[in-house]
Amino acid sequence: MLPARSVVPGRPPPAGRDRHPAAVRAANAAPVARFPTGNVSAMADTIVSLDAVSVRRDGAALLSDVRWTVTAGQRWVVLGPNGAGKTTLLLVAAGRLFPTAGAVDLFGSRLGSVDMRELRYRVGLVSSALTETPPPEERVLDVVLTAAWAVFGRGYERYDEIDMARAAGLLRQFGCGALVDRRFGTLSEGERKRVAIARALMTDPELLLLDEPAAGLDLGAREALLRRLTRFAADPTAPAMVMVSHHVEEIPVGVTHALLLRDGRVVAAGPVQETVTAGPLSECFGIPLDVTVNGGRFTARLAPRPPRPRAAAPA
Ligand SMILES: Nc1ncnc2c1ncn2[C@@H]1O[C@H](COP(=O)(O)OP(=O)(O)OP(=O)(O)O)[C@@H](O)[C@H]1O
Repeated sequence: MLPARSVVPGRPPPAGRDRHPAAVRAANAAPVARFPTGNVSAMADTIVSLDAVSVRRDGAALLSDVRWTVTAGQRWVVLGPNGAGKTTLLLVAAGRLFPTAGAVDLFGSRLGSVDMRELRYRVGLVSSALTETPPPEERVLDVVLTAAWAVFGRGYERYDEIDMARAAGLLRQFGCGALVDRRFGTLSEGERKRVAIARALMTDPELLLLDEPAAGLDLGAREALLRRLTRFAADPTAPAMVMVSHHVEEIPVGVTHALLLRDGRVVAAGPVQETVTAGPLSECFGIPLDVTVNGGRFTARLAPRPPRPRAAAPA
């Protein structure tokens, strides 16, 4: 259903695209900087829940018996080596991939029993696994703005001043305020990642999923991104967040929980300070690791070998 206020008479939206009420809710909110997620009393609500979820493809087990719940206000990091199933897990949580076995509840609705197009608008997903990417010639402001209609490329959709303000505000929040008129294709990798996050937030999602947001960034760009994500994590009105990473160094301060995956199975899950520790992390990556925490940031390195026992002196 199209809200009347977003329709330009005689100019229908692109075929098959409706503007979701989430976008209207965003548009009606105070212009940006904060991310209203509705009733504060709903903060304990379950956002996404996986019960005994398995995913098999071509005989391979991508996920096996995963049990995991994300509630409003939580900020999760999903860690694991290459091929552990992190992206698969994120796509399941986004309602874009159906499990082979088990049950997934997203915003209280069981996957498979509801129209997923409705629920997907309530999830902001940034992943290179998505095939659609912004056209290189698209203006940065429009890359964010067009998320309100779930399209790439400005067409006949109508946008209100408040939509523009929200898009510009999100770009400012992620340090891209000076880039609004640039062509997307001219941005650096770090700038693109931050613009992609701003776009994912345009529809005021209740769940933000970031797949390796810091991958490929140089040290400065990584730290700039982590600073933004730290602020985001500290905002009590921001949506629940799940980010995937290979590196504990990429965990922003403010992440509350961690899930460690290996070979599609959960090695450990729980509060980040209890989970990102030497034991579970070593099991997850299959090597002995030492973990240190400094100012809320994590570092992992290969544990030094224990000293060899001395040979007994000859009698
Ligand atoms: N259709 C398929 N058939 C067989 N195996 C598959 C198929 N699709 C994916 N896989 C395998 O599933 C595993 C999990 O993939 P996934 O992309 O979820 O891992 P990941 O943890 O995100 O990896 P990375 O960190 O390298 O991005 C990988 O080993 C991948 O090769």
